[in-house]
Amino acid sequence: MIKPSGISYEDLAPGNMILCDLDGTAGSERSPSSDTAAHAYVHRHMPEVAASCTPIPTTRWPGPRVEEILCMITAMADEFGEPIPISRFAIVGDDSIGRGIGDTLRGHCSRAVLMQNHGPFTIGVKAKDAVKAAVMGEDVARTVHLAREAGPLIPIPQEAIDSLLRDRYQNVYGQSADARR
Ligand SMILES: O=C(CO)[C@@H](O)[C@H](O)COP(=O)(O)O
Repeated sequence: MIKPSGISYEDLAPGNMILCDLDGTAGSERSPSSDTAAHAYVHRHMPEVAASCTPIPTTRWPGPRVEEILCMITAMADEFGEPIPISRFAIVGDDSIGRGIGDTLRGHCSRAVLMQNHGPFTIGVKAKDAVKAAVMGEDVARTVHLAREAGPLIPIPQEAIDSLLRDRYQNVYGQSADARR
């Protein structure tokens, strides 16, 4: 299920979503998002991903970034388990962005990737998970951006990040019935 192309965000509603198959072929005469082939690629090649999201980049998730977003607050360790990586530039409209997402995130903890000169894409075990990664990614990008203005950044050591993510966040935090990655 994906949004129609070119629709105003205030007009988005469950009734105007477009059902597509895993090749990105729409079951509707309306045109699905320009990112359909990219998302379809991700869902075909990363079966653990049940949802993917294209957040709207802000000044904090700058598209032309040349460096990953450091993991320097515990909330980021919980949510991403590592720095948010950068992927290569990929053209919009075919599966290039999907290939960039897959090549960068496959085998990684992070559910967010910054596509160079474009912006963030997030994945999740369900839609709420992908949207949460988008919201948290925006939040930590803002924090890192402001912290960088104040002075040198101090990343959390990876072994502490692993403990925060695996020992606590994925196995203890929340309710036992919560969906777990
Ligand atoms: O960021 C970009 C293009 O730069 C893409 O995410 C498109 O903006 C998707 O637009 P729709 O076709 O979904 O309206």
